[in-house]
Amino acid sequence: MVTAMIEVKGLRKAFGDHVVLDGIDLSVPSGAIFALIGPNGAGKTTLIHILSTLVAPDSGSVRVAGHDVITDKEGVKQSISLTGQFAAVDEVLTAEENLRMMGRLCGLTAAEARRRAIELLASFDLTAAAHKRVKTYSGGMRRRLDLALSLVVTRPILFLDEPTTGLDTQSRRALWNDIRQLAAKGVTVFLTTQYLEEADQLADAIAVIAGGRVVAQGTADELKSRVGGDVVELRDENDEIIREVPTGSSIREVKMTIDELVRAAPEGSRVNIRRPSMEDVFVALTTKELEESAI
Ligand SMILES: Nc1ncnc2c1ncn2[C@@H]1O[C@H](COP(=O)(O)OP(=O)(O)OP(=O)(O)O)[C@@H](O)[C@H]1O
Repeated sequence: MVTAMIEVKGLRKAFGDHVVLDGIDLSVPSGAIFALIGPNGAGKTTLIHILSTLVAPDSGSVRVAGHDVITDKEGVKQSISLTGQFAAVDEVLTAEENLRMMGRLCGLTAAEARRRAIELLASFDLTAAAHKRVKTYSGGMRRRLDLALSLVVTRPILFLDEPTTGLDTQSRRALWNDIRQLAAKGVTVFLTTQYLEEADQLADAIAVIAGGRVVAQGTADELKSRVGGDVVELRDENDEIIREVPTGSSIREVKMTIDELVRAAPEGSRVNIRRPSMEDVFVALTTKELEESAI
């Protein structure tokens, strides 16, 4: 039986007269990697803050690891880790000292805390800087230490709010591997991201929020199928994209689209037919929602 680790029904939250979440329904199964995407200001951070008890909902039911976020805050807090929030980095200490201190705060023995610190420093590529004070770190190094701190002990649910923002490609991929390994061990990972490729590559399920609501939810493939059809790309002789036109997947529809493009195509150009990307899905779903809410 698949149990929901996160269950949200009819969640509403407003700040003054600004309604941010307007009836959110979500269900995240145990051990899943779940990605929440949406335009800037759609309420992703607000939702993570509600799920982790930092902000109270106005109405609706929100259960995390079976605990209600209003009546059983302690139960929720015992079940979760949250990047960058509970993991307060001490600037005067070194990375290793920060990690060992967090380990001790989480109940590890001195030897366990030291061992875990060494492991995490290695997996976040901080070993060389382990004994330098954090105030001398670059932004990316701080970010990696933040993440390492949230992983000192393993809790059933890990919330990551834009975990890879500011990381270079190599560190981003290393972090994806860490996340996959945690999920394989049964940890439920709930993340927000502005990188659509990240959601596509990493998540078992994706929810798109826009206009205060979940406008689509499913696997990356399911969301791509919802947009339907294929995309015809017109490329110039240097392989740069000139136009991208969404179309159906039947031969007839693709031919009609190509016929249309042929009229305006410069000499030497060529076409490429591809499945929709997460970016196409995102634009299609969020544009429709924003247009409808403007009516
Ligand atoms: N404490 C607060 N008081 C008033 N307004 C707030 C508060 N927190 C968030 N908001 C507003 O709620 C809206 C949603 O903010 P939120 O940070 O949740 O969005 P987001 O989807 O995480 O955005 P981004 O992608 O830019 O990080 C924004 O308009 C923001 O200004």
